[in-house]
Amino acid sequence: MRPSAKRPCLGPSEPDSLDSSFQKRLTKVSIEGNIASGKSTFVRLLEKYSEEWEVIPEPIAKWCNVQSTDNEYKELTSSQKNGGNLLGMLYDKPTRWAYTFQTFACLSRVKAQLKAASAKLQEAEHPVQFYERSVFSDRYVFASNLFESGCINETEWAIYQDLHTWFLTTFEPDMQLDGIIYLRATPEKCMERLQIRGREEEQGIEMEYLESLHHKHETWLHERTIKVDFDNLREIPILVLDVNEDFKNDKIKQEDLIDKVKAFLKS
Ligand SMILES: Nc1ncnc2c1ncn2[C@@H]1O[C@H](COP(=O)(O)OP(=O)(O)OP(=O)(O)O)[C@@H](O)[C@H]1O
Ligand SMILES: Nc1nc(=O)c2ncn([C@H]3C[C@H](O)[C@@H](CO)O3)c2[nH]1
Repeated sequence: MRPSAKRPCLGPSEPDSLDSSFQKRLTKVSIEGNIASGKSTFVRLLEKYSEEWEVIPEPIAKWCNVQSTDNEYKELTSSQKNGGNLLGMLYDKPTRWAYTFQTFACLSRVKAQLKAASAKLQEAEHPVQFYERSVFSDRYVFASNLFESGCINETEWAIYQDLHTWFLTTFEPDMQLDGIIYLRATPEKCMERLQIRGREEEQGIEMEYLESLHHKHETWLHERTIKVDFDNLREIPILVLDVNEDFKNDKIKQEDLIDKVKAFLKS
C-alpha cells in the first residue's frame, strides 16, 4: 500500500518542508466494522505494537455529551435536559434524531481527519494513522441504512449527501485513505459483545439493526458491490480480518493479526 498524494497542512504551523515530507510518508488506514465487533480492542493492540502507529479514536464521548457554546440561551433545550447525549437520543427516537446525529458524526470525523498528527508521529520514519471508522462508513453504512429504514427522510438524505460531498471535495487530500481494515464478525457475535460491554445507550439495539449494518459492511467491503461516489474509494486496498474468535486473551492470535496488518501496510 502506498501513502496517498501530498496533503496540505492544516495543523499548527510547521515548516513547509517538514510538513510535506511527513505527508508523503504518512499512511492513513481506517478500521471498519459493525457495532461491538471489536474495533477499540483491536486498535489498542496496534497502538501497543509500534511507536510509529497512532490511533484516532471515534469521538463517542463527544456524541454522548454535546455542549452548547452559546451562553445567550439560559434555558435548557430539550437536548441539554437529556444531558446532551445525542447517541442516547438517536437510539431512543431515531426518526427524530438520525439526521442530527449523522451530520454531527460526519462533522466530528472530518475534524478528526484534519487534526495535525502528534509531534512524535511527525518524526517517525514510517508513520501510520489508524482511524476508528471514517467519513465513508458514516455515509455508506450508517446514514444510508438510516435512510433505507425510513429514519432519515428524502430531504434530509439529500442535504446529508450534499454536505458530505462538499466536505470531501473541499478537504479532499486530507480525507483520502490509503487502506481499510474490515473487522468482520457475525451480527450474533456483535450482539453478544454489545451485551457484555453494556453501554447504557445501546441496550435497546435489536438484532435486526446489527444485521442491516452487517449487510452494509459486507456489500461495501467484502463483496465490493455498492456504488461509491469517490474514485479513490473504488480502488482502495482492503484487508478483511475475521474477528469472531477471542483474540483479547490470546497472544498467538494477536501476533497473527499484527503480522497481517504489517503485510498489508507493506503491500
Ligand atoms: N476478539 C474478541 N474476543 C472477545 N471479546 C472481544 C473481542 N473483541 C472485543 N471484545 C469485547 O467486546 C466488546 C466490544 O468491543 P469494542 O468496544 O472493542 O467494540 P467496537 O467495535 O469498538 O464497538 P463500537 O462499534 O461501539 O465502537 C468489549 O467488551 C470487548 O472487550
Ligand atoms: N447512526 C450512527 N451513525 C454513525 O456514523 C455512527 N458511528 C458510530 N455509531 C454508533 C454505533 C455505536 O453505538 C456507537 C459507537 O461506535 O456509535 C454511529 N451511529
